[in-house]
Amino acid sequence: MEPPIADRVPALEINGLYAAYHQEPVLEDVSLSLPQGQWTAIVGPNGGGKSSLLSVVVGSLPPLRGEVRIFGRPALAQRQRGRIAYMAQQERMEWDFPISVRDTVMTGRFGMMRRDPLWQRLLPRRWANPAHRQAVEEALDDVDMLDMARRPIGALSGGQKKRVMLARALAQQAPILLLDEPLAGVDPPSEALIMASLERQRRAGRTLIMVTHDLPGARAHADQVLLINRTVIGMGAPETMLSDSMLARLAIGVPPTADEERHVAA
Ligand SMILES: Nc1ncnc2c1ncn2[C@@H]1O[C@H](COP(=O)(O)OP(=O)(O)OP(=O)(O)O)[C@@H](O)[C@H]1O
Repeated sequence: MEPPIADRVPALEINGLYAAYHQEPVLEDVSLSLPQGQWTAIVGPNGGGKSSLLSVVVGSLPPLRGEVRIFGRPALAQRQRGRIAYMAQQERMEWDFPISVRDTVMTGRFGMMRRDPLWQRLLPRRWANPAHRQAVEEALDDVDMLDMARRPIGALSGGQKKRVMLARALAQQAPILLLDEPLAGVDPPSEALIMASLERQRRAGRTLIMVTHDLPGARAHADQVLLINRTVIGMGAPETMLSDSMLARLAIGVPPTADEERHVAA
């Protein structure tokens, strides 16, 4: 049995985080706290470290210093419990790999399959734990991709690939969804399907943490915006964080002083 999560514990908490690639700093003294059940948009310039921040949270970029807690507990244990699902940027994927849409989404369940008893893992697929198959079918349905489930992933359009990658994250049924630019390069019909799906996730009580360059979308959907340019420039309501003065601060990478912050909030 999973221990219950207290309502007030932040979904994600980061304290004094530093990270680098080959001694080149990418994140410096990042501290933040994101509440449960809310939609946070992460906004920042190209190369500002947004994807790297998500990489630290999912464990693919080890921090130099600092602490990451998920629902109040160390990140590693929470990742192993499947508390975080991740949709990576499209450019990081290998699209020529010969795999169907359905099997791609099934890979989202592999972490959970490892937790099945050994005898269940050895069963032929049609007798294996039906929860995995059901989660995959529901996720495909959620992004309207059931009809294309047997197609090879490489044969899809950019927008359809994004929907499959979202379905793979949804199939994990994790309480936190990390999404790296889920709308980049997406056609309007796929964008509408993705946003409708994300709204359903929020209504279901999931925590959404989404890197985006789409400022109108962040204003319309996010509960709060986190501004990142190597460090945290600001965090708060979309109308405050996406004001001209905060965006100017974001561009130069310098957080406002306490006085300026009071002025922006007023
Ligand atoms: N695997 C890597 N190895 C070396 N340097 C990297 C690696 N990944 C990212 N970087 C560098 O780290 C910096 C931050 O990159 P990151 O992708 O985190 O920024 P970002 O804010 O997500 O940018 P974008 O909006 O362009 O996606 C950039 O200078 C980038 O070149």
